[in-house]
Amino acid sequence: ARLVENFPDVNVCVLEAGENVTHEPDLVIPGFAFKNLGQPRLDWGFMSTPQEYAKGRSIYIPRGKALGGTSMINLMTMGRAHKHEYDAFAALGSPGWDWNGLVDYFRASETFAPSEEEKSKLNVAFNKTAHGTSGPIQRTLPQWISDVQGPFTQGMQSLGVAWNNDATSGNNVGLCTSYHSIDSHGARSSSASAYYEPNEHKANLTVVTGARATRILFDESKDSSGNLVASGVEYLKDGELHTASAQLEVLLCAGTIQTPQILELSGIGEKKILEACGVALKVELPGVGNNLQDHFWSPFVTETDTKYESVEIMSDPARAAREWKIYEESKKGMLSGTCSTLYAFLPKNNFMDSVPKTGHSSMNPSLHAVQKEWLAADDIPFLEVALFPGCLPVPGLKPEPGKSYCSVFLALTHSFSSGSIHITSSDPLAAPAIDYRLLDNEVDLDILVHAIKFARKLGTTTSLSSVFTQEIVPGPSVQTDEEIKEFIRSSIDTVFHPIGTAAMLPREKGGVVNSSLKVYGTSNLRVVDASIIPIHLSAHVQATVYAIAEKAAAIIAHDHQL
Ligand SMILES: Cc1cc2nc3c(=O)[nH]c(=O)nc-3n(C[C@H](O)[C@H](O)[C@H](O)COP(=O)(O)OP(=O)(O)OC[C@H]3O[C@@H](n4cnc5c(N)ncnc54)[C@H](O)[C@@H]3O)c2cc1C
Repeated sequence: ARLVENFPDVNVCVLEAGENVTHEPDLVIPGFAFKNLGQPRLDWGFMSTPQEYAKGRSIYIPRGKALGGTSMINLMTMGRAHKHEYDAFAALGSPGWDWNGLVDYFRASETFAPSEEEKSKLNVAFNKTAHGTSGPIQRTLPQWISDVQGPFTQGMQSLGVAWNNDATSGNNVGLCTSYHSIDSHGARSSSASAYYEPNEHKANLTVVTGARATRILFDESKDSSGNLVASGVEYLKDGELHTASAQLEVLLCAGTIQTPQILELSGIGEKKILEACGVALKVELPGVGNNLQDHFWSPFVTETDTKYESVEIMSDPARAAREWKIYEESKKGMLSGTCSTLYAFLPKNNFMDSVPKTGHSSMNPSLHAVQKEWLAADDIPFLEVALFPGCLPVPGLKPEPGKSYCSVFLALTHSFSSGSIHITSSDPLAAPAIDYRLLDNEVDLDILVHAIKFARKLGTTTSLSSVFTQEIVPGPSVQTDEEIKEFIRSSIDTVFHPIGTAAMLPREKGGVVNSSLKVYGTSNLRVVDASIIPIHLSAHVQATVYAIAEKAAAIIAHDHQL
């Protein structure tokens, strides 16, 4: 979109496998967000391979299939990690990608202009230099707050977790209100509504929906430095193969799962993987598809005093109708958001009394070393603790009518397991094999055991002990560390934030793209999506992906002297 609007002489063609669903009510109305998951029309619905250390379970991995990608089906939280985590991008070999090199792009991507009344109600204040006031994505504060939020805040504070009134200015440590990609009219602000729509009628933009890219095409001859030159993209539409030619560049933005798949189908990847699938090797790049990282969560669910309403009340038709009326008339109420409005990011000293040993790790050694340092640090969060005023989805658990629930969402922000995504055949329509190697490092279990214990302690604080009336999950029968570990192995799940499979790292460290996001061994093929993030962040990912895309547009303009 930035190239289209800033450079009328540059023609941009977007190939998107999904359709344009930008204004469908279930996608626009924030309170309906959960309805879209698992619908094949909107969600690729990947499954991982059976995870050995998680009871052999296959993990469901939703991914948006639509113009706007996963920003059409995500849960709209807009967070940023600690500035030191972005600084690691640069320290790992990508100059210009530290916090200072990214903050202008975070700003460029968003409009964030809460009123004085909202700020004072939610106890927030903002460092203006870190926030945008005229960018495409609309970021707002929650319009509905659960009654449990007050006692939960006090409970967290009594355990030493400080309130952070400006958690997206480079220091995300502590408890804060969540921010969302929702506009002031209560509608989802997605990359389709915010970036595509203002440019949709521009003469230099062509968008082909229902177009599934099958491989990148290259010129027969290489450039003078021996690099492949991308000449276009082959794609399937309505059962027929087509070609889109590229004169300047090909930008691969298929996300963490399909970007490595398309690279491998195009002959870029590890020799033995491509050979096994009968794909001719064009660039030997063993990093492709490796370094898969994600955030993983375990549930803590309690029954609450019924004077505290939980989201389950929406199953009462009369109450749902009332909420609908509130939303229609004022864009407030439970449908104006996802009901998750408060979270905390905790470094080790907030929830662990000692630093667990990291042991052997499947991680890239350079990244492992960074994470080990972070685990011992006082400022890098390893745990997200979020309040959800309702029963989180736990297999086998069905909320009972008439009861109220509250959950504490406990997510590991820096897992020490590192997985992979690879093709298993040359068929572009076959899903790749996705192996998280979930919990292959005991340290992740140790951290999550501390997390469950923290949630239990939180439930016994003076402010929450009369709110949380009975622990349902893990439940009273789960007491010893080994029992808690068993519970985690049975219940751990993804937070839907996969990254890293086309990592921006030096080639010798397993990198796939350089700091200009160019794929090694090519002259004009770049990757611009979450797959380039080399090491995971203590933040939900979308705000960072928008900043990456903004920076990519600036790099491309600079490289071509546009
Ligand atoms: C259920 C869910 C909830 C989430 N909630 C949050 C949240 O609250 N906050 C947050 O920050 N993040 C959240 N995320 C994560 C966040 O939305 C993603 O990290 C982010 O959107 C990734 O952007 P991307 O550009 O890398 O990939 P995507 O947005 O996934 O874009 C990839 C695009 O490529 C298309 N594509 C793939 N293969 C092909 C092909 N072969 N041919 C043509 N097109 C193709 C896809 O259809 C898609 O449109 C959530 C994710 C999910 C699934």
